[in-house]
Amino acid sequence: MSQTYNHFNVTSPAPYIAHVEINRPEKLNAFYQDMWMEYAQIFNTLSHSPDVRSIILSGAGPTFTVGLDIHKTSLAFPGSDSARKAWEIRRRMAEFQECISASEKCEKPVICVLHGFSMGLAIDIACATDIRISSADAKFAVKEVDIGLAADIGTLSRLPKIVGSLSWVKDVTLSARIFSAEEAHRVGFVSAVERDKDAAVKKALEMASLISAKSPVAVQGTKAIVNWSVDRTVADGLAYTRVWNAAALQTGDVGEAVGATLGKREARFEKL
Ligand SMILES: CC/C=C\C=C\CC(=O)SCCNC(=O)CCNC(=O)[C@H](O)C(C)(C)COP(=O)(O)OP(=O)(O)OC[C@H]1O[C@@H](n2cnc3c(N)ncnc32)[C@H](O)[C@@H]1OP(=O)(O)O
Repeated sequence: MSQTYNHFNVTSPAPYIAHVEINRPEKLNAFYQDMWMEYAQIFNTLSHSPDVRSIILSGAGPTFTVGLDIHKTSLAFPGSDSARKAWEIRRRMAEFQECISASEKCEKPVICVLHGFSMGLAIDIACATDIRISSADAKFAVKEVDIGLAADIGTLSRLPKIVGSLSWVKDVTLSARIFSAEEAHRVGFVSAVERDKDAAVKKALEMASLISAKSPVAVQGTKAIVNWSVDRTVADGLAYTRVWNAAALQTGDVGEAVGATLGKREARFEKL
């Protein structure tokens, strides 16, 4: 896991855990195109690494990310007529959405630590992770309307499913108002609030350790089934789960997990 990236630090703080840190603190980790391309590359690589069972995502410095780099991102697109311009914009937006979706598509659970400012694209990114933990000082804003955009890289599609309240989602997306960690916790956007960034990273590490100690067949299957089921009916979800388990239940991990529980010992699972 010693690969070098231009705008990210990727380390392994403990066995089977990867820590991805957005590393552009002098610009409050603002994202431009090279960064979202690199972001996707990292999650695609970690997705298939047998040495990784859970992933932590955070930002270098005090801020998670202030979102889109509003200095370096141009919204002028090439094309000799409106149709060609529109085609190009659609293609680039698809690529951008695909890059940020890489953490959702990643086979391993991703725990996002939100600290300092999380604005605009930060919320898109956080929504495409599996578990969100925040520091008490965190400030959130779905900032797009403030820069004239409804352009969406995931928040408008995922946030309603995460928090379940359309009224609250419209409140924060239409106003772009800043909301606190306490509010984010109350509505269910984050599942825990810790004293500060260090405590939030520590909590994420504890969670990642818990997950990494479990059967990777069970953990990766659980993420895949929950993500598949969230957009479908219960009947479809049940059907998918039994087909998935027709393969997964044949794993030796079940015997190892049950044996470890009965023998009051730590389970050991093969790499996946
Ligand atoms: C195609 C569309 C797809 C996706 C769209 C996504 C939309 C979004 O992400 S909307 C959100 C965009 N972000 C912002 O609007 C935040 C703007 N920043 C601020 O309001 C402030 O920086 C602050 C967050 C309130 C923090 O203020 P402060 O603590 O005083 O720090 P600064 O001195 O302002 O910033 C330090 C340093 O960072 C640079 N910077 C901050 N934000 C951005 C940014 N969004 N893009 C690029 N650079 C940013 C700022 O310029 C400073 O750099 P210097 O070199 O020191 O000037």
